Amino acid sequence: MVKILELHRALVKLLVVWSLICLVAFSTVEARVRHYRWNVNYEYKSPDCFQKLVITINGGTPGPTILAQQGDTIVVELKNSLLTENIAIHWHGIRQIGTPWSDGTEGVTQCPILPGDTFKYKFVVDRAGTFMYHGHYGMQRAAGLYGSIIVSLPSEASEPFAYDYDRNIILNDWFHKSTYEEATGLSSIPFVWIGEPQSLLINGRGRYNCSLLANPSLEACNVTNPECSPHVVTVIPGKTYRLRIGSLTALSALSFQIEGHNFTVVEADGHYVEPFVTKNLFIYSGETYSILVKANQDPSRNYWMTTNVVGREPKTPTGLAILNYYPTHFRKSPATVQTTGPFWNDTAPRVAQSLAIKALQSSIHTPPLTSDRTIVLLNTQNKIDGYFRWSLNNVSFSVPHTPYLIALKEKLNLNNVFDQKPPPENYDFKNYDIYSVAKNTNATSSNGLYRLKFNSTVDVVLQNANTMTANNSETHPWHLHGHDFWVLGYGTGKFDVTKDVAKYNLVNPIMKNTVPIHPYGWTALRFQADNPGVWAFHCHIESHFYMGMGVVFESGVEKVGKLPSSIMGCGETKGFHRP
Ligand SMILES: O=C1O[C@H]([C@@H](O)CO)C(O)=C1O
Repeated sequence: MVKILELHRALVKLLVVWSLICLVAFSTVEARVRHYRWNVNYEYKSPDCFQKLVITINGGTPGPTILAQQGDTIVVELKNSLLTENIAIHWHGIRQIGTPWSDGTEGVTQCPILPGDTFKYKFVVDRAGTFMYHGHYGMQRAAGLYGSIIVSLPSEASEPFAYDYDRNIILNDWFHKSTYEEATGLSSIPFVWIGEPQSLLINGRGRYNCSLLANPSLEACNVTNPECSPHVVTVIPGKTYRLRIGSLTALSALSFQIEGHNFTVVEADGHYVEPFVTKNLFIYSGETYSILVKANQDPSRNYWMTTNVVGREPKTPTGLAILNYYPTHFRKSPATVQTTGPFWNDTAPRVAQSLAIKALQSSIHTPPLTSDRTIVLLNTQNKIDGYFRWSLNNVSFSVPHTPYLIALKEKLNLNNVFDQKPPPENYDFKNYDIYSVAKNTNATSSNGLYRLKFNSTVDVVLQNANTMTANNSETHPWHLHGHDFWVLGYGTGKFDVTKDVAKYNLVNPIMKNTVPIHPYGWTALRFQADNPGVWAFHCHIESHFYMGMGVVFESGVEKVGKLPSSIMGCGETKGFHRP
């Protein structure tokens, strides 16, 4: 009896200790600091069956998904284990309010992380939604350095739509050349273009036809390699799935479709969309969408999820993944032909989708009705000293060696850091013919900066034009760091301030962080310069930014808090000691 009592007492003690452990563990969740340790490396991988060197995080590409709740603090301790290469990682769509030094933009907000170094990114995910992260140094993103960030609502809040399960899908295009070969070609005379991708990846998996190789026996290319078996999303019949889809392509605009299923678009770049039903989702590099798909088709078979290149003449096979209906075997290939997307050169449905994306009625955040300043940016392809470049108002961007954020905040000698002449706010509207190859294709290069009055409202009109090839105008996805902007309008031809401003949507514009300009078209945005820092705004096509297609905005830098010394160490910041 005594023994039983002792045992009982011991059990009660154990229970109390266990409850205390649980309480401590629970309160750590409440503290909401999500700690990640990442090791970045080069490894041989075969994402599309062709083996090449890729950049991995903890052994994978895409890297680990960051799962968090609104308001959480994310800490990523990143060890650069690349032998001879620097790194910086950008948290795409996270505004970095109060932590502009964690934006991860090499040359703008930080010095690159040296090989062997460990760098700590620390920031708050202030808004729920679907976001991404990726390399922002040279062309590293295209080497495989990317992944997803999923931020859920606070526990007490609920989404304005119903679904049973959540899955994320990240789309990418894949090139067999190394990013060094690509970058060298882009900055050489004669110019060597990167060409079209060899394959399209869905969650890091694609399929290259190895027999297309000049010498298949000399290459490590194997279509039975499990690393390149298609990604599978298993669904339970009758359930509704929220697919969070992001694109981090280096070049391609994509369409995405699910054989036999229509779906409803409900979120774009972390903002609720007035729902609309479609069978093709067009997605540009840097964008994210949530779509709702109901598993309401014949459950005795599987269905293809497909992605195709649009906007450029496709030379890349369709990217494939499998929508697997439980309990059908997940490797059972769908018997039907793959769904093909719309014609690659049919711009109309893409413009129609852009126009269809409006803020959800119940969550409209209306923009200020007027702006304090309008910057018109003419997007052109040019030459500088015979090198191919892209320019805005004839000025091609070059990344400075000393990050602006440090130079401005610490009042370094700015003349040594970036060009002091501000870039132009407009182009020669009267005389420039956007439909022809420019008469004079020469541009100049600068790393001058647009300095925006803190808290002012800024309009940016992105104006597309003909490239240096006759009858050609490309699609460019533009991404703004540190802010979301309202998308006020899209149009075809030349933006005319006297007519087009009156047509702006000031009622229910969607807020986004990435938006396309369509061929020969314009896109108008408005944002509030209310986030102290220095922020890049650029074309999200990796090679286009590398070739100068970007600008930088500064606003309220004097309000930025104490910079961590870990972001310093390059250019003029070398040996800098705070007085
Ligand atoms: O920057 C680019 O260069 C090529 C082409 O214009 C010249 O080869 C292309 O398609 C781009 O987008």
